[in-house]
Amino acid sequence: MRGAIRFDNLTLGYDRHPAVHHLDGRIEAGSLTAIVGPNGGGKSTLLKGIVGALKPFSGRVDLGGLDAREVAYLPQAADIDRSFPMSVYDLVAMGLWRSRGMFGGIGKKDHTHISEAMAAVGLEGFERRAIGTLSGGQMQRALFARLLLQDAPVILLDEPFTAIDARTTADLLALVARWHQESRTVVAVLHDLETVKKHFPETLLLARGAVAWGATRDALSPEHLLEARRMVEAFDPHAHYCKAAS
Ligand SMILES: Nc1ncnc2c1ncn2[C@@H]1O[C@H](COP(=O)(O)OP(=O)(O)OP(=O)(O)O)[C@@H](O)[C@H]1O
Repeated sequence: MRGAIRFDNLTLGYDRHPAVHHLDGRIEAGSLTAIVGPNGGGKSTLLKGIVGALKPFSGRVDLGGLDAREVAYLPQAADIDRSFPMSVYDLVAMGLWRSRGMFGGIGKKDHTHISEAMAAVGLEGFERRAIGTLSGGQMQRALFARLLLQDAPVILLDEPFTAIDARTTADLLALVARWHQESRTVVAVLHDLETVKKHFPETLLLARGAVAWGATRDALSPEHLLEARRMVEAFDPHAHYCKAAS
């Protein structure tokens, strides 16, 4: 089904050191899934594998025929260069890139859509501001406006609410809920388990491998959380490529 993501024996990593190990499973189309787990557990790595920014050491990610460009991806705030001289309007307008092409003109209808997206995230009046002058929360709002315009069937968010205040988090969670109602597949890396329990029906608990995956209340049982911590602590980051049997 359009929007499903399947992992077949997927191993991802860097410089021959695996960060995600032999992952099998499927994120259902239209589902709302949190990825949680200890630091270094491979959560960001998995998102990079889904968007194709990292090629698997082995196994594969199956997007069911979906083009990687149809996957919208919000990296961690730390990975976004805000020193680039660009207005908030232009940042948001980049969301049209997939439908308009790199040098496609922006028509009257597009201007309306851009204004609507900025209004949806509460950024009216910020159009001409340079992105470097935005607060962390305002920048995250602008990036969500860009995601709105991307209109993608699959949306991946890497720690979207880290260092974001309660009001902004609530506003952005409302957009996540809207995407879910629109039957898009939404996957978010999160650390706040209360947010996960309240807003995300499915959870993948990842500690290099899947510790648990399914209904959130089951996946986040105390036993599973303890097991996740143990798995990461026991891992030798200097081990040779994949000691585990394939
Ligand atoms: N560019 C890189 N080069 C080498 N190793 C990397 C790189 N990026 C991540 N790693 C390593 O891969 C492992 C998994 O990192 P990853 O960022 O996926 O974890 P995470 O679960 O997202 O962690 P956190 O919760 O701290 O953000 C870590 O051991 C990390 O040091």
